Amino acid sequence: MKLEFKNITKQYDKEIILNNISLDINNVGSVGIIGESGCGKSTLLRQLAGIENPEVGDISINGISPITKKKQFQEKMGYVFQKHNLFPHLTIRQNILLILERIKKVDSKVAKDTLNNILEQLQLEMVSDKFPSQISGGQAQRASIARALSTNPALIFMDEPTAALDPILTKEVLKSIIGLKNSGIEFIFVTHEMEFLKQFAEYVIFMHKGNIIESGSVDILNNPTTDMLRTFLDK
Ligand SMILES: Nc1ncnc2c1ncn2[C@@H]1O[C@H](COP(=O)(O)OP(=O)(O)OP(=O)(O)O)[C@@H](O)[C@H]1O
Repeated sequence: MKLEFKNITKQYDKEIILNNISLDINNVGSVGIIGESGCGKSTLLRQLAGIENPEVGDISINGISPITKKKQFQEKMGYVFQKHNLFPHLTIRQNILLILERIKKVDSKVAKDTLNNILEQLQLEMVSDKFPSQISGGQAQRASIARALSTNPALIFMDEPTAALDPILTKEVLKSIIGLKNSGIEFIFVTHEMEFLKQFAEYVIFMHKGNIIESGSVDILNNPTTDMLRTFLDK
């Protein structure tokens, strides 16, 4: 992907959360954002994903701005967050079909074929007629990933998709995500799972108190150049 952002500043209640940060990278695969709790990772992800706008700054991902071309931008992206955001009154199948038929306006035969492929890819066939409250947290999170896939995105934004899961379900979800990456989708994601980060990211952004302290290929995890990143990794 090509990811550029310049002078992003974001405040909440007059507190500066992102402090004039910039980056310009090209031809990197998936990008992982790491740092202490509260350093601004999710806030950065929300600005990059077009969910919020920064007070100051420009952003462009693969040549499109999430600020000035929001609709066009979001149509091409997928989103997976800490807690699943499935509609509770719809089955898993209906949750995905809704996106395919109503939002993407795919005809119903194509929608059903696409749906079946996605359910198979994420091993959700067995629970497809259940409601979100009737399935496990890991299955619900996989269903959110399935829903994100239904827009056929080249890029998925992901904010700690396993934060609410136990270790076994975490493994299950991470395995599914790795499968997607192998099929060519790229990710910009926030994680606390260092092993997953090492396996999954090609590029790492390390943040501290609203600043980018260090960024580069995953090798920076083996050879940090700042004490801050070294200390963070030693924890
Ligand atoms: N909508 C909001 N309104 C006010 N303050 C917010 C809002 N969202 C985040 N913050 C504050 O911004 C700071 C950064 O939050 P953010 O969620 O980006 O951190 P994070 O690095 O993702 O943390 P974590 O790893 O714990 O998820 C925190 O102090 C948080 O309380």
